[in-house]
Amino acid sequence: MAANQSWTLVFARLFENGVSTFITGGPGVGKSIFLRCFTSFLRSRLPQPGSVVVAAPTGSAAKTAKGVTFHSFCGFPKNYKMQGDDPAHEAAHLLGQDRWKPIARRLAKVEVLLLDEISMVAADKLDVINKLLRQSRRQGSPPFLVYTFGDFLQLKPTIGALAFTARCWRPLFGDGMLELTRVHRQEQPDFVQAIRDARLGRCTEFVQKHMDECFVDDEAYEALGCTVLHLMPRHNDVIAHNAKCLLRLCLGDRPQDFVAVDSVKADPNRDRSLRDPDVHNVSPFSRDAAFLDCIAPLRVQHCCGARVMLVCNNLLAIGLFHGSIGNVRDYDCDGSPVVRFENHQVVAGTRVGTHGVRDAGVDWIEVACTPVDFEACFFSCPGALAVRRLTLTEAVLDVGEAFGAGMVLAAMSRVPEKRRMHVRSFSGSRLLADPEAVRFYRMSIRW
Ligand SMILES: Nc1ncnc2c1ncn2[C@@H]1O[C@H](COP(=O)(O)OP(=O)(O)OP(=O)(O)O)[C@@H](O)[C@H]1O
Repeated sequence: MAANQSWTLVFARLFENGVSTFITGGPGVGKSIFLRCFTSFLRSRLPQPGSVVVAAPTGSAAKTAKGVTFHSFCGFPKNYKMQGDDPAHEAAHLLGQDRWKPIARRLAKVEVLLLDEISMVAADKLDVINKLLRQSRRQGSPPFLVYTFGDFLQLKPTIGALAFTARCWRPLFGDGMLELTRVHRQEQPDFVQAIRDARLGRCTEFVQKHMDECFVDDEAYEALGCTVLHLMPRHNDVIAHNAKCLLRLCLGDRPQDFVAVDSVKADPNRDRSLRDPDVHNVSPFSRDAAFLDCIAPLRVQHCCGARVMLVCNNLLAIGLFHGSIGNVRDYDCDGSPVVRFENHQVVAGTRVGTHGVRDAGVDWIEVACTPVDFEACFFSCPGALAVRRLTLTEAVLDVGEAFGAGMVLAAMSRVPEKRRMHVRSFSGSRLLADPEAVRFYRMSIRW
């Protein structure tokens, strides 16, 4: 696409318009590719360091977009919640703190912010980001531009309202919206139509026919059960099936338990104007209480051959992040599992011996991890969150219990070919679209 002249013209027009724009479209229309190519174009026009920033709501989305999380870019601490309901006050309060001084300098340089996965950014956060950018600007600086990318009919933020309800949405974007309509991930016309209908929460004859054609009975499922990645909505079902697959992989022996050893360290984002905490004096009770809402499990089981998903961001320096999927190849003599990550773009400067790297090839890397850096992952995370933005070669859909808007759509749109999609369960009544998002698109695009 970068070599395609017509795209360069689209980018030039979009940029020269000088209007903040929302770039949208259903699954597989090329939003991520557009974002990547548009970023290169913008960086060629605005070469000053820090002037073009790509941000996303999650680590995996940020990695896919080759950007940073908006939390780290804006300096939001972990589990950040707004103190009041006025975003201007909130931004002024944050920027008034000592620790925000370097962050404000970084924000002041931004001429263009590209924000990916906007459907997962809560409206109040978008309002604060907008005010932080505005209030950090030096007098006389040209106004900044924001390009948001995403599809409000896919997954929503876990907490908070959809971003188009933000106070800043209309002032920023007005009618600035670009809809990509040609689906590239799938080519089969009936599959494309089924995804289009599913996006609107309609269980049409295309959707039902597609699901019926891809349905796998018990006999066919035997061969897929523990080999093909499953997409399913409920965490308990994910855990139960992972346990079943592990047991099978261990030939019926109980897989080994690995228990997390928790430790305490000072928050790198703490307020530096306060006295440094004494990390050696934190009681085990306070430490355990702090871990109560931690999503990483205390005890994990795995064995050689197990497919695992990283649940930490300790390995960002070598390009691995929360959500990276690999296979346990072996165990070191000290019990550290060596995990191989395929289709991995090796980060420049990666050296064998640093960050636990054991070996690497053109598109793979083997890393000795700590035993609890990951969890077994024969199945995806609930709500298909872990596979957002990915194209999967093959998947089993077990979505009969889907409960949220966009869940079935997120699962059924990942696989390019019908024959690679295997439906274990599906219920038309669970095919949900967010009514507010449907209304938003109806009014914006006049479908
Ligand atoms: N202009 C294009 N020409 C050919 N193939 C494309 C084009 N744009 C995207 N693709 C291919 O289509 C697939 C989906 O693209 P992409 O991930 O960018 O879509 P998306 O809109 O971000 O999807 P989703 O919302 O589901 O994450 C990828 O395999 C990509 O290589």
